[in-house]
Amino acid sequence: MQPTDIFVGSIDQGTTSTRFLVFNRDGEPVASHQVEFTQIYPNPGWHEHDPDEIVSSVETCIEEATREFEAKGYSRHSIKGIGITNQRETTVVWDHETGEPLYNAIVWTDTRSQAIVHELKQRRGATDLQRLCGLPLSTYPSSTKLLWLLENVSRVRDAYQRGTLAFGTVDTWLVFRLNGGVAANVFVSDPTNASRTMFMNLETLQYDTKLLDFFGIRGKIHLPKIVPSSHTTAYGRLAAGALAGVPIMGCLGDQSSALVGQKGFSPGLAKNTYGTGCFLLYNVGDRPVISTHGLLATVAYHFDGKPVYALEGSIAVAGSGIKFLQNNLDFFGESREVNDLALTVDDNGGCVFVTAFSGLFAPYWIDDAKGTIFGITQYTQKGHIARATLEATCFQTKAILDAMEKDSGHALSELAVDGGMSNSDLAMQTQADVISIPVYRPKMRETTALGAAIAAGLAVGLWRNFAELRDINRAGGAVFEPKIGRQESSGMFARWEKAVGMCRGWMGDSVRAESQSQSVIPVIPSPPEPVVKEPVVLEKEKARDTRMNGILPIPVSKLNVASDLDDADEEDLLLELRKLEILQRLKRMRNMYG
Ligand SMILES: Nc1ncnc2c1ncn2[C@@H]1O[C@H](COP(=O)(O)OP(=O)(O)O)[C@@H](O)[C@H]1O
Ligand SMILES: O=P(O)(O)OC[C@H](O)CO
Repeated sequence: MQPTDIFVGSIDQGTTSTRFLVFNRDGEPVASHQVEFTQIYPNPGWHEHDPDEIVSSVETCIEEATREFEAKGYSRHSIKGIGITNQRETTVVWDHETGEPLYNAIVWTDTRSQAIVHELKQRRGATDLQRLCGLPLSTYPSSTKLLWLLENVSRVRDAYQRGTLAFGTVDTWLVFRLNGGVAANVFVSDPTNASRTMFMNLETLQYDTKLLDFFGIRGKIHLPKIVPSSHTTAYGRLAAGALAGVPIMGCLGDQSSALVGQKGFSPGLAKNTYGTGCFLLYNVGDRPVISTHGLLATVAYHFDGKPVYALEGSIAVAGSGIKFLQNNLDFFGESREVNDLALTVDDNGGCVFVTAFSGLFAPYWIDDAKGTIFGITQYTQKGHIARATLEATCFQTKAILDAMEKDSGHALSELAVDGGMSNSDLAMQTQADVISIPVYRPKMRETTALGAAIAAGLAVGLWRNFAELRDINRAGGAVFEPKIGRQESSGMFARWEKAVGMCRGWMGDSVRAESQSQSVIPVIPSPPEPVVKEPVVLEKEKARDTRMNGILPIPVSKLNVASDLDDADEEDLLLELRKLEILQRLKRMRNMYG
């Protein structure tokens, strides 16, 4: 078979939708399918996905895209490898023996671990973490989400105590399930995903005992083996469906994948992806750079036995701001209409929208901010708010570029972009105006999917080296040149920075109060739990747990209730628990205030 007769598939499992694309050797998608899946928001600041729906969305996309591929006259047998790229940090827990998910996936945007983060920040060693793993403590990485699960979900804690708790990011979950689950038990992750957990050492690309100990999770938990991003055997093969038997050979977190898809292979190259969130990755070469200006250090990719690193600026809200206008405020029916709505007015009319739905990420890291619109008057129209929403991502990108210049000593001369929101010409023109450098948008914008296809294609031999990728997606892109002067753009940015400053501390008191009322109990070392028969989960709590969003006032393992309870017993026990909680609180206050 000639390389030109070989195709690779790419699973792109994003925050709001899943896609499967089949690429040819020229890097062109010849067939694709995309489905949106359910976003679950059980409480303010909470964001979940159903792990089974994630898998079924992937299976549907593979079936449909393969059907389209064959309808175009190709054979499914010419698809020789598959790459996976995925939303990062999103945390899935399942039972290692049964393969059953133990809770909904907690999505990267979710801020429920705020009080845990607040408490962890007070601990000895908290300031050393970033040097080891590249990330600061926040609600964003998987680590604090896992601690929340251990603290609050009885099934997770039980599995932990039985030694059957499996933890993974979405790549691990998909690889496990697509290989057939427990029957094959393929349990791996790649360094670009593992670097988002806070458990992996950036230099060794393996789990670091100092990090695991800090979070108190060493020992009893099953963590996936970390293997290179491009590999012929480690990721197994699809167990069922239209492409059963095809090996999975590439795996990259979606932002790393977009950097690869944009061919950002040399130090100094960068890309900015405007999806649900927005993520600027800047290739820094074969040594990690630990930021001192609010950026993250992460793994860009790990091919050929050696890792390449990136500085990252992460923005929590980009396209999700547009979805908010669409779904929550009913401004329009489809995301693409934001462009026209924003064009109904000449400017933002004095509005600045700090879209801090998940607090503010890079470079500010304000976890106690909430979304705030400044400057509203009777003059304000929907168009002004639409513009302010697009501008919010552009301003944060400017703040990130400034930080990146300080960290790297190098200023970008052009910004390569992709992702759903980059389809808005107005957003990209605004971006060029705000950062005063040209913005380059490639013709084919499925660069995230292309990156994973490249990872698989390098392993399967579709491409032998980066040089062979040079001409892919080079022609037909659009360039947005800055149209306003630097003085005007500096004025706009200054107003944004003022608004950010005014958001600080909005949630401060309630986070501190919650942190005081919630005990973050380190799982290890913990006092040995007395073993008393099977712990009984109270019916009310069980019901909440089945809905997968129940919070137990105290970890259920602390109950150690050994017998069935009637209603009166249950009421008594709950009363006792409440008393215990109040006592714990009083004790903590006494410790704090003497
Ligand atoms: N034409 C468009 N103009 C502006 N925003 C868009 C457009 N098309 C999609 N989006 C936004 O892009 C986001 C989806 O982008 P995508 O790259 O698919 O993200 P993800 O991988 O996070 O699911 C959505 O939040 C949507 O609001
Ligand atoms: O879904 P996206 O494309 O916004 O990407 C999500 C990121 O991986 C979160 O870190």
